[in-house]
Amino acid sequence: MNPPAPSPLERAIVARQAYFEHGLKPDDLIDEAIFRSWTRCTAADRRERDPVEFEPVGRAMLRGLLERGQPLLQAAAGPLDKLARAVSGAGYAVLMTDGAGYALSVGGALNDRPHPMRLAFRQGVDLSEGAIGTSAMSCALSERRAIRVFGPEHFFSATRMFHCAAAPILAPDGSLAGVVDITRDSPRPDFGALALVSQCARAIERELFRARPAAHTLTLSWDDSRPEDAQDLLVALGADGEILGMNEQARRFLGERGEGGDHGRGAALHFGDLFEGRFQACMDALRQARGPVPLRLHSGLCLFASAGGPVQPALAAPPPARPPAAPPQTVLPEFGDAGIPRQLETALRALANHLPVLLLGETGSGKEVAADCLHRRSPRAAGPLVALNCAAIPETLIESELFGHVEGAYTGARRGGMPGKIELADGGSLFLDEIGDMPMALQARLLRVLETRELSRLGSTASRRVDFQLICATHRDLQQAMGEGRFRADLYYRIAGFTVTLPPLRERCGLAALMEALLAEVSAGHRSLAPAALARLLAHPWPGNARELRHALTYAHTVAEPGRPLQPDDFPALAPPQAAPAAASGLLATLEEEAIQRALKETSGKVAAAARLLGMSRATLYRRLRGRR
Ligand SMILES: Nc1ncnc2c1ncn2[C@@H]1O[C@H](COP(=O)(O)OP(=O)(O)OP(=O)(O)O)[C@@H](O)[C@H]1O
Repeated sequence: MNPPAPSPLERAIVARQAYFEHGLKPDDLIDEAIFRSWTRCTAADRRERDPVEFEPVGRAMLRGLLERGQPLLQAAAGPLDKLARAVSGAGYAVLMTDGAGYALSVGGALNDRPHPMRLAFRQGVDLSEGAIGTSAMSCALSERRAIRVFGPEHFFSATRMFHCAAAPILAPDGSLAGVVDITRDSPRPDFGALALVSQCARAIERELFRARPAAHTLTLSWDDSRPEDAQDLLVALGADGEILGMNEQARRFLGERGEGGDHGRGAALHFGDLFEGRFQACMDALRQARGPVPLRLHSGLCLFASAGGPVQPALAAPPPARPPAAPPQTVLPEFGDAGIPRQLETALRALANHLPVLLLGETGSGKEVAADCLHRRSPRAAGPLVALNCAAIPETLIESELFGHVEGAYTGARRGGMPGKIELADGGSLFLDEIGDMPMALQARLLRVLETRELSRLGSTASRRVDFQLICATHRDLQQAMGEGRFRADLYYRIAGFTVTLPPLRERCGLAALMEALLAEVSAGHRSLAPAALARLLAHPWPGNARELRHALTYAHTVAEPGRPLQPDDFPALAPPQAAPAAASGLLATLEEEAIQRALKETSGKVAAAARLLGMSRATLYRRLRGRR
């Protein structure tokens, strides 16, 4: 008798041994997509034992992500709810990311899950391959198809407890809108998991399709008795028969002919380009008929069309959807220094006059908060705020993140290509945080975009116009960087139309007001500061600035008994002023440099592994290494 076939889990374990221990390609043992992802992770200098950080983006960026993701979140609400009900009993958590891999929505069986799952399943966590390595989410993003990834198939040991299935969600224009995923920590058989996430993704796509502006939506089927069949060929038409969009199934079914419409790949398609007969005659027939009406393609195939939405009497298509307006922000937050709001008001006038704004200030001084305020009060508030932290991603990835790429641009490029941050900021604001850490080669490319307002994705010569307002920030001394040849002077003048300097907390003259305002925020207005505690806080030098202050207040509010004013003892971490130097300097800097050298040597120059040894994040180590040049 033949031995029983190995389970997917057993195959994954053998595949992992073949690749990670012997460097072999594990043919037929795992999905090719997983192997491709492993290869990309290895090429990016990642190691299976590297730590994985499930860090959510900052509040300002999260707000931007949610605002931009609003149409997707609306379309997905119903289907995700149903999916959660179907899979929670089997221990699955449910997640939806946007097209870049940031978690937008989480649900399902989460409360009783172990710690790493609760950390990973939070809004704003970056779940792309660059952040967490191989996973069903990241493979669905890069391959644009549904996929399952079992524990040992994950690249990093730290994510091997996850067993997940994910499917891409495609927008009506064929672009990647997001990914829906279910994950659990039990390796039990997962029959049906892939089918369920795929069906949920299709349902979300249908909702997205319905929400898009169109005068008519046609559902096409080969079966006249079941027009709403699972095939789901959907075509959106304008009032005069112009084809405004198709879902992925229709695009595949209609082949090359379906590549047109609003995809910008050619002239707009018309009803008559695909179907025989007159458009108005078809609409009249649909209005009069009780059921589906036959529709013949030029290829001779006959399908049945029914109205996927109301067939309206020749309505003009509504104007294209704009991103939802960000809530207007009329009052600036408290900064603890009257000079800051004054500078921000002038910066707003600069932005309104198309001048870029540069925010300077130490780490944690509130540059991102200021960028968010500027965007939300600027004339571009209705557009997106797109942020890129130039210090937090490896040099090799910044170019693609910023400019985007087309399919096949490089090994590991995403199928279908990917828009860069500049393109995503079209109509809104681009926030380049830590611009002082941008590599020189990219500074030249960025300068060109700022001068021409045109950009081409990596691997493409086609250029497109982009229209955004620019806000940059850095904690570095750009004058010094220019003097040392690390920052281009011509770029500096392009980004510093108006400069806002956020003083460190120790130099702000209304610090008590900031402390009260922040405490009111973290405690939802339920706490006050005893005078002695305020005195203790005012005496502290706050080397970590507002970030440190927020942490201290949050900690104190959490540990103190509810209701009573906070006392000095509630702030045990506040060291006496002289014990907290503002930055590593002198002997400290030398010791740190030696530790970095040693860690890099021990790990043969592997930055991620060295960062782990040093107990700092990769972003911090990259920042330190760049700072040495
Ligand atoms: N005026 C403020 N009101 C409320 N919170 C603030 C304020 N300024 C800063 N914070 C808080 O302090 C933290 C750090 O702020 P932010 O990220 O804007 O600083 P940053 O200067 O951009 O830091 P980095 O240089 O490290 O990126 C955040 O949690 C932010 O919410």
